[in-house]
Amino acid sequence: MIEANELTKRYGGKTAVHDLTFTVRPGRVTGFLGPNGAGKSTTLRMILGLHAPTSGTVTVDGRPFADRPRGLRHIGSLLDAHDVHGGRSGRAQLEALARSNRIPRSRVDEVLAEVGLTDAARRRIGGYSLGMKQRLGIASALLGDPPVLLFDEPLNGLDPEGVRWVRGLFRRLAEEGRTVFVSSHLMSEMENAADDLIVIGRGALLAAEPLTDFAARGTRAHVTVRTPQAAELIGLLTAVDADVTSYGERLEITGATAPEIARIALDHRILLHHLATEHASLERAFMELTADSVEYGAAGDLTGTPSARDLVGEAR
Ligand SMILES: Nc1ncnc2c1ncn2[C@@H]1O[C@H](COP(=O)(O)OP(=O)(O)OP(=O)(O)O)[C@@H](O)[C@H]1O
Repeated sequence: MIEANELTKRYGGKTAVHDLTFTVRPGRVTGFLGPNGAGKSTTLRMILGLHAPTSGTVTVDGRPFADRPRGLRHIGSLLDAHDVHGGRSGRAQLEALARSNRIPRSRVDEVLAEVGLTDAARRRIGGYSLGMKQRLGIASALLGDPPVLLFDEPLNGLDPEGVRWVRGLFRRLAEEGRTVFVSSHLMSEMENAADDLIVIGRGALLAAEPLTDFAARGTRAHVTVRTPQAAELIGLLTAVDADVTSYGERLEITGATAPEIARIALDHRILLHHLATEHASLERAFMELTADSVEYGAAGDLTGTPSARDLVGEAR
């Protein structure tokens, strides 16, 4: 379990993380989402005790991580896959980590096999692809068989097979009862991987909830209809207080369900070519929530929500 309480980090005049309070639970994969520069890496570094909070606290299983001896047995982490000695072999890198954390050497072979690097283990890391470096970083995180795992953008550089493998690994680690906290700036990466989401923008918390609840935010369902008798149907629908947006023969309707619309059309002998309920995507919900928090977005390419704007406003 990871518990952050009013966690804040300032670098000079810049507030990177502002008053974050959240809990990351064991037995679940928790996605840590936010646009570039939102403060994800800074938060992960504070969890690991690499950066001291300006104020607030963060604990891992009830204690600040920096207080724990032999850290790798308590938290495994992948922060930056490039942050390794390129002249060493993958095996030498893992063996050095195992030695300094008093982890049996036999564990090195186990994690190399787990991440599919057995055959490349004796090659220099400098010659590894980004995907192989990510796998090595994941092997380092698994080395101490820890109950808590942090991964910063672990899918970067992985091919589709690698992405599928990592998702399966996260699922298995969570099913084993571990706490799995995974950052990403892409909702699409979390969509089929996370149980819970923590979303931040410009350092401030925007959402902390199960993925299913987050998805429901985007579920401003509307019904799409295609009909050659659009004007007639619009009249009937507005008479029952539905809202209709017209795009010629295509209508987008809120305030009436698809069965209700079908009944009205049938009763008035209106021909429908298409009738479907549409849900906004998770990606859309994420973009709307974080629109005002994007540091380098093109002006006017996203729409903001008042709630996001209010929250972010506090962080400035
Ligand atoms: N050591 C530092 N000194 C000054 N500013 C920093 C430092 N580290 C991070 N920042 C700033 O803090 C903000 C948050 O950065 P952080 O790297 O935590 O975001 P992030 O969500 O991980 O972004 P990304 O997805 O781009 O890695 C950014 O505006 C960044 O420029």
